[in-house]
Amino acid sequence: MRKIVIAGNWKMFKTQAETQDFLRGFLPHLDETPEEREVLLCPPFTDLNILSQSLHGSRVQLGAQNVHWEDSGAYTGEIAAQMLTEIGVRYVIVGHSERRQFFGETDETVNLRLKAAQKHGLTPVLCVGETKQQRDAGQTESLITTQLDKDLVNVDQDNLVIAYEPIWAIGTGDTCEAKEANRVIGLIRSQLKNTNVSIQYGGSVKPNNIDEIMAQPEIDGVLVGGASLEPESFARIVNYQ
Ligand SMILES: O=C(CO)COP(=O)(O)O
Repeated sequence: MRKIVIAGNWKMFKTQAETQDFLRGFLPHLDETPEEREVLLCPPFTDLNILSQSLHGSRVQLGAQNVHWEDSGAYTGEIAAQMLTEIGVRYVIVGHSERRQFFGETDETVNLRLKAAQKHGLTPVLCVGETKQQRDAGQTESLITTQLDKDLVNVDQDNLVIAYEPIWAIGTGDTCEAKEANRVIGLIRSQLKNTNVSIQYGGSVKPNNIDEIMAQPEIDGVLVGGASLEPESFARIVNYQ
């Protein structure tokens, strides 16, 4: 059985005080959430500790937005896996397009980060997806195949989540049609050794499109940016029909 994972990627949003406000509005809605759905929050590093304490005993899992491949060292601005696991982090986003685009992340460093996360028992959420230009040039399939080939070298597919995030759909309100997301996710699945990997869709997921997205047979969850910042809208997404 493939696990359903509904994740919020808070990116560079929310102070600790704002995080506590969010929880007050969000947590009561989880009473309605079916048991089998994994609910995951991936906040900035500075919110992880407070979330870890506040979520103790709740069903919400914690994820980070990055992890370095070394266990420790002179890597200013980076974070080590053990620093995350020590405070109860279970997942980590790796290879988000914003990291690839703005911070020089390559398929090679993505691969190193994936392996380091797994070595320490974290479940990586690997993000893949094409730009608008690549889509218009008919390169979606080849780009994704290349990303998967390079990123997944020696990566354990039994402890992995993948997120298909078409870059043109991120933060634009321009959601990929649910059927098209389903098609590309099917294609990703066909290239995996373990076809039971949970594969999410990400890119302008909102309360008004979540039901259609989650009705697609290949889609096992969502990675939500903007709409995960507001308790009511993320609750509606987590409690999709
Ligand atoms: O990048 C995303 C999640 O990782 C998607 O962001 P939006 O939901 O804001 O489009």
